[in-house]
Amino acid sequence: MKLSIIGSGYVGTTVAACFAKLGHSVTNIDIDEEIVKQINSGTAPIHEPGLDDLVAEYGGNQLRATTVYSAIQDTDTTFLALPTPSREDGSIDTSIIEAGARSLGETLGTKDDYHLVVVKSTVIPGTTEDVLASIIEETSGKTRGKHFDIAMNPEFLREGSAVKDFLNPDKVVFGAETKRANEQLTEIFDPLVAKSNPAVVETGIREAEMIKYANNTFLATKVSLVNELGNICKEYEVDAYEVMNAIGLDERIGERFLRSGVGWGGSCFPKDTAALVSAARDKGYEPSLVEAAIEVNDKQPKRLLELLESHIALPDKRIAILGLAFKPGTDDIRNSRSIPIIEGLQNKGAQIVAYDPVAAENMREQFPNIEYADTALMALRGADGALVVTDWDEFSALDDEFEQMRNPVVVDGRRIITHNDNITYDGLTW
Ligand SMILES: NC(=O)C1=CN([C@@H]2O[C@H](COP(=O)(O)OP(=O)(O)OC[C@H]3O[C@@H](n4cnc5c(N)ncnc54)[C@H](O)[C@@H]3O)[C@@H](O)[C@H]2O)C=CC1
Ligand SMILES: O=C(O)[C@H]1O[C@H](OP(=O)(O)OP(=O)(O)OC[C@H]2O[C@@H](n3ccc(=O)[nH]c3=O)[C@H](O)[C@@H]2O)[C@H](O)[C@@H](O)[C@@H]1O
Repeated sequence: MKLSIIGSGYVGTTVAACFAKLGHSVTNIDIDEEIVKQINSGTAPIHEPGLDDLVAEYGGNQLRATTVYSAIQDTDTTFLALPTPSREDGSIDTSIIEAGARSLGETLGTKDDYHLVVVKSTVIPGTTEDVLASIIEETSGKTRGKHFDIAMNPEFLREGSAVKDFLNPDKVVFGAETKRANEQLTEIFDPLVAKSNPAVVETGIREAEMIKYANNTFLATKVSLVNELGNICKEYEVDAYEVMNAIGLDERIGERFLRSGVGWGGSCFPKDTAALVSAARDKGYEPSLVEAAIEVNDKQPKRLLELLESHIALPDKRIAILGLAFKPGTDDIRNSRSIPIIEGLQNKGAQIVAYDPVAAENMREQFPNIEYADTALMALRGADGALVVTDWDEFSALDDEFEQMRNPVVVDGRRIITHNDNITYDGLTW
């Protein structure tokens, strides 16, 4: 089928490249000319394992990119994969996706045949129908349910494994209000369903919107609970990882997402939990458990710094930060736990030398004045303390390198460092 995808970021590019691999003809629409150029020349605009290969294979042919919205007219379905960030008060900011819907509506106004619009972005229940569909009707002059349909298809991929996740999902969710929309979505996803056999959830638009928030909030709260349990374990000198491995054997709990540490970051858990809290309060409901999950998460970086301070006084000390990305496998630093850690160290007067295998350039834009090392060893050499913030595999292989520190104090926020008699090791979990 002929698909267009508005927004060519982490989701839009991944989904587009995977749909191209699945046999569809795909056009990415993005306002960023650099991204468009990269895709057309066969280069992925973001770091994501496997994405480079797909864009190299399909970019410029079955996968094209453009800044021109009218390219949508030559497609049957448009996915909206635009950002839905947080406002200052945590509530969802729909201005970017509203702008995208407006441009989409304007171009659909002169399209002759039926079109399906699919919201891929994460949006609070009611946004697709009450906000986006209305904008498209107004700007196109067309009637929803007749000339076009709107559907909601939340995305569950994780950064760092986005291609693999998209091509092998546990479930796909179709939130649709007409048979035609549901059938078209089914046809688009047919090659994926045939290949990886996920559960197919056919539901209403509001339910689809809420499934996404429930999914993310459940996982974020699970990690916060694990962090709280890990903190209590540490007080009692109990090995939290042994405890979690054991409780994970209970199928009702499940073995995944039980890694305690410095907390969750990224572009979605923080913003989606905040948006859900705000949306619940709008309706007069106080979501105290979700608020507590956020509070526990906010405290973990502070706990890491306190641990470091229990070993050394920070003013003027050279502190190595290992890991800047919010998780391994990505160059994304949005809401990374490394950000409050950098700020906390700066406030205490420490000198920072940071290393990350792929995210340093992104962090440099936000913190141009800290030192960036080219390797973990270079960051550690001469340092008075080290903090492990991201669980990159290469950090768990570090050993003698710590001995190059001036004062080998290592505080592990991810429980990945192998203990070594020559270093003073401490960690968030015992
Ligand atoms: N990042 C992730 O892992 C996941 C994100 N989501 C959701 O997907 C949505 C998109 O997120 P990301 O891909 O992370 O965003 P992103 O920030 O990586 O990419 C958004 C892209 O949209 C482009 N853009 C902005 N305004 C535009 C406009 N008017 N027209 C065309 N392009 C425009 C930007 O240039 C950028 O390339 C969000 O709602 C997010 O919550 C859902 C699942 C996973
Ligand atoms: O909506 C989204 O954007 C996505 O958000 C998360 O994916 P992502 O943020 O890319 O990465 P995760 O693997 O979920 O990790 C999120 C954060 O939790 C932390 N985490 C995760 C698991 C764990 O056991 N412990 C832990 O601290 C990670 O370090 C990371 O900072 C969800 O897992 C995806 O299903 C969802 O599509």
